[in-house]
Amino acid sequence: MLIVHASRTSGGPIFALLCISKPFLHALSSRNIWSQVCVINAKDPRYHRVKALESLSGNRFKQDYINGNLGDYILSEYEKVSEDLRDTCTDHPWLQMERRSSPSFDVLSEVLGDLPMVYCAINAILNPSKFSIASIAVLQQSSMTLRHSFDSILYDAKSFRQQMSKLKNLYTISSVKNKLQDGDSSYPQSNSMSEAGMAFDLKNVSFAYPGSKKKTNALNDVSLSIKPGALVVIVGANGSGKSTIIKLLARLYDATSGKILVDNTPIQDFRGVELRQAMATFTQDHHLFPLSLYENIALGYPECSSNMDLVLKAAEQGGSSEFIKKLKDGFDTILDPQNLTYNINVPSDPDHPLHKKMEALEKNIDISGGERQRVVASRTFMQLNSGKVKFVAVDEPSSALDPEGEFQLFDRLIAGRAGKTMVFVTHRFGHLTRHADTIICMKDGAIAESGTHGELLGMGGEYAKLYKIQADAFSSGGDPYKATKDA
Ligand SMILES: Nc1ncnc2c1ncn2[C@@H]1O[C@H](COP(=O)(O)OP(=O)(O)OP(=O)(O)O)[C@@H](O)[C@H]1O
Repeated sequence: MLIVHASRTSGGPIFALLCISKPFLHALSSRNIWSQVCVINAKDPRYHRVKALESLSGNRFKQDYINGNLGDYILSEYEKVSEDLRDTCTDHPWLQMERRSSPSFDVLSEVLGDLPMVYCAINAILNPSKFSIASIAVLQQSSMTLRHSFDSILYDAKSFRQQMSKLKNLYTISSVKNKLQDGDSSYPQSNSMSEAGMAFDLKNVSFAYPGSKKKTNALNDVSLSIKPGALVVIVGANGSGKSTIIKLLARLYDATSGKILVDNTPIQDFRGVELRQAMATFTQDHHLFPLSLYENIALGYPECSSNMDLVLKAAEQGGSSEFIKKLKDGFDTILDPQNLTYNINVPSDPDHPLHKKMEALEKNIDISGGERQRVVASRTFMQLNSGKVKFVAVDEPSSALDPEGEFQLFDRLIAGRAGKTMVFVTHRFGHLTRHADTIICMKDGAIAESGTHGELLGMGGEYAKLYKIQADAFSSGGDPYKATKDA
């Protein structure tokens, strides 16, 4: 309630000054509160989850998601959490603050709301004789009503915009189409040989990456046959085409020319979802999702994500269980949580309580590269434990593992070999190459040699050359730094 004592001469101008300065003071003070710190939903795990799933959905045709058929799971989880959040705004705090506290918007809103009062004040100055105290109450009432209507229109417009942006996200994400044509045969086929593992035949396969500006193909006229249940190791120099073979076997791409058969049927004839359910790929490119470590492992087999025993077993097999248990939040630990904070005008003093609050909110837990690889390995074991996998492709996943970790990983993978065809890509010649049924040695996008370890050594070609370089490094006479040391 505004109480005015107006004399005929001085009351008008004072009243006018009060009316005109009020909206500006109000706008300035509300702006100031907002300018201090803006931390929105940072503690709400649903906020983190919706943001994480939103970012994952956008990537659902990348290798990680395609391999484990994770796309549908991620999309359905995203829809669930979006529904749960309803109209809670999940935009970046910066956006929220911009929308909320545009000073010109605030001033406009206040001025429009007080317009009748300003009109009344001007009238009081120009025509003091016609100015009636009773009309103030009427005008004040109408000014408040006008301001409320104006505020509610703004609120509705803002909320409509938020809803539209959510709907847009949802529809854009679900309508992204897979570029690879899907077949209509189911996998495994009733008469297939898949009991022992997946069989592959590559016939004169050449491949160039889409949009690649290279003059040469990544693969040139490659023909090879992989029997069900075989242990195959692919070796070769950098860029020789090892990973490209794995990508074609997993149907991340289609060959540019030539044919790829799975169990004697063209790979394109199978339904992608069913085929990929039977394939586990474990590469150095795999990364962790911005979800809890538990969920990161469970995603190897989304249908059983609530089966804690299965997840703990996979963590043991992948070698991640020990370090995860030592973390403060254990399996609930989220790496890179989306704790979004935004501030302006926070005093520069690092001891200021607002600074400390921001730092605490932004603090993330991190794990080492080897530990990350162990979590990804655990996810692979979770998938292997589903009992549906018939083909395992392992592409140099152990670069950050210590020697013991690497040995255990390969040992456990090979221990679960029954009923699966396994293809390993490696630069290290160890017990893997010694025990392989077939070693394929790649050079410049083509198969240079293939055979067993003994056969290839006997040939004295590319494989023997690569093997000798590594073997010499361990024998006393072959110390590559010997010459330098002796000098
Ligand atoms: N996404 C891509 N786009 C274009 N060219 C690519 C792509 N990935 C690989 N290549 C090219 O294809 C060729 C074969 O690459 P590939 O990754 O299969 O080699 P690799 O033998 O696995 O190498 P490394 O031992 O370094 O992992 C290389 O010349 C590489 O530069």
